[in-house]
Amino acid sequence: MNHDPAETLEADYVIAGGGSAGCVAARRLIDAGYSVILLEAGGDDRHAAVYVPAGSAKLVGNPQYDWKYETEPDPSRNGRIDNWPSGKVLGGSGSINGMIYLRGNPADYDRWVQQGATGWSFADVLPFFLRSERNENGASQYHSDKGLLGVANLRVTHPFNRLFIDACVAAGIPRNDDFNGPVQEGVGYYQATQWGGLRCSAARGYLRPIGEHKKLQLLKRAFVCRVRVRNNVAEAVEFNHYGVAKLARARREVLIAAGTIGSPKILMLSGIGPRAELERQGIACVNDLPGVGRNLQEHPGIILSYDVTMRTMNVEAHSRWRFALRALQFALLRRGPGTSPISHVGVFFRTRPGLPAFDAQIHFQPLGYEVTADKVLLAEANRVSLAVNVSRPESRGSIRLRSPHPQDAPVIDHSLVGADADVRTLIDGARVMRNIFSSPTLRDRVQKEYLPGEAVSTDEQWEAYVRAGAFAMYHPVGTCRMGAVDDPQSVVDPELRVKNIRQLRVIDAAVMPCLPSCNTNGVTMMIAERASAFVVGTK
Ligand SMILES: Cc1cc2nc3c(=O)[nH]c(=O)nc-3n(C[C@H](O)[C@H](O)[C@H](O)COP(=O)(O)OP(=O)(O)OC[C@H]3O[C@@H](n4cnc5c(N)ncnc54)[C@H](O)[C@@H]3O)c2cc1C
Repeated sequence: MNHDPAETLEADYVIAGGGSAGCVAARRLIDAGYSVILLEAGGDDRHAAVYVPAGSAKLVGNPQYDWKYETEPDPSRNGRIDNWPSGKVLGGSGSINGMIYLRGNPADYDRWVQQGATGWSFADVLPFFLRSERNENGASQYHSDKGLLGVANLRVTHPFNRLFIDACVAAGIPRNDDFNGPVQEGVGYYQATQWGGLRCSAARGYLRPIGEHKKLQLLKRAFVCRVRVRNNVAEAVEFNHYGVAKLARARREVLIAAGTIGSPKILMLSGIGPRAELERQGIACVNDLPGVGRNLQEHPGIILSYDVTMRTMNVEAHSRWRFALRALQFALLRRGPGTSPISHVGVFFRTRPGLPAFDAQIHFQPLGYEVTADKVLLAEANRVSLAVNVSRPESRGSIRLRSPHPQDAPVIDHSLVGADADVRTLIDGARVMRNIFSSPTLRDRVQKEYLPGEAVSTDEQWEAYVRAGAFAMYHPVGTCRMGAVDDPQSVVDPELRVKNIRQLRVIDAAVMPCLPSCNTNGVTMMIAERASAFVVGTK
């Protein structure tokens, strides 16, 4: 397509996607003295729903902030079709996410190295976690207080949190006051990507402080269609801005940061991907890379919930005067339920004795839901909930093009619990939690198990519950995976350069070879910190 020269922009670097990774890279390249064009399909992030942590309930499923990707029917879950949320707003998924801050443990990064990500051991990546982190608990061997990503302790408490922690400890799970310290296993409070009681996304932490910088051309509502590649060099990005076709030329490099679903789609639309698939869509293949869109991974989870004898946060939210009091507390002190991230207490635990390492994670919340066929509402009853999820799932899926038209959403094909091992881990993990809820510390506080309910007890019944109710924890990764250049399934090399193409990198969650055993925002921002260092040559 020919573009009107009046609609052509130019900068040293063009970044496609202004999410967690894109905002980090834009700031770091500007700090290094380069000019940057940042293209984001979503709109502005400066809304209370984004920055008031409790507002996140209004973001997921809201097309103003969420791409609302729809999956194909999942054969491993009775043909279920899901909506996968993904941030469509400056700050990306980091502007709509649950704010839990984690980074995994050395074994996660050993697995990356084993899969060809040379130079990505924990010792290699820790400095980049530290470069990003501004932890309110101060600096140490494992933490920094000088970065741009605010990381803070919870400003909300609930007595059931403490009881749940005590019950886990009584069951033999070690107490852990810092999941991002020397050991990840155990039970304790999460820290949140917040600062001053407000969400700290990459947009707020990295871009807001530099305001309208002369080196930054930030275009919102700029929908990237493809990368223009000539003679194996990425020259420019074609995008649509309020209905006008425009071009952004990169003097040095194009960086793709459209996320695990968006980045492989942009590569394929640019002719980079599995040849047969591109040709089926009538797209000329400029670089046959079979791994593009493959290796999709997600953390599968199931919910357990219990009706309890103490007032829980969902019931408080239904009371008008209590709600008003809490709103005042938030307005005056930036404390209380208004600052609540999605979960308060985490557990990293072994679902069976004899396992060499923990294999499951818990997100515990002192509030509960009413789940109907088409809605999830805050329950009227006093209820607590926990999601059990597999830490290192074996199930794999893929992203493919639906059509050659950029505006069409991609095909997301994932058997979320396709691997028997993942089903086993969910069942065993749920049984461990059920035992904890019937232990002496908690049993007097619990009225009944609401989900799945006592009727579920045999292996077959648990498996049926998993297949009917398992959901994605919103941590998709792996669709442009990094690895050795001679590995036919790798898409980018360990410096995140797209194979066989010059001046083109992918720098977001899509490059992870496999899921770390944790939530993925902090890890993605570490990757973008590292990518920026590769780009400016300081490594
Ligand atoms: C609901 C939810 C809850 C989560 N909770 C947590 C949590 O508590 N803790 C945690 O660690 N992780 C969490 N995650 C995951 C975490 O937020 C993501 O792993 C991380 O944000 C991924 O960063 P990214 O840069 O790869 O993608 P994103 O942050 O999604 O950024 C991609 C950006 O590219 C833009 N884009 C896509 N396509 C185009 C296009 N064609 N043109 C222009 N722009 C485009 C998008 O609009 C978006 O802004 C959650 C995710 C979700 C969705």
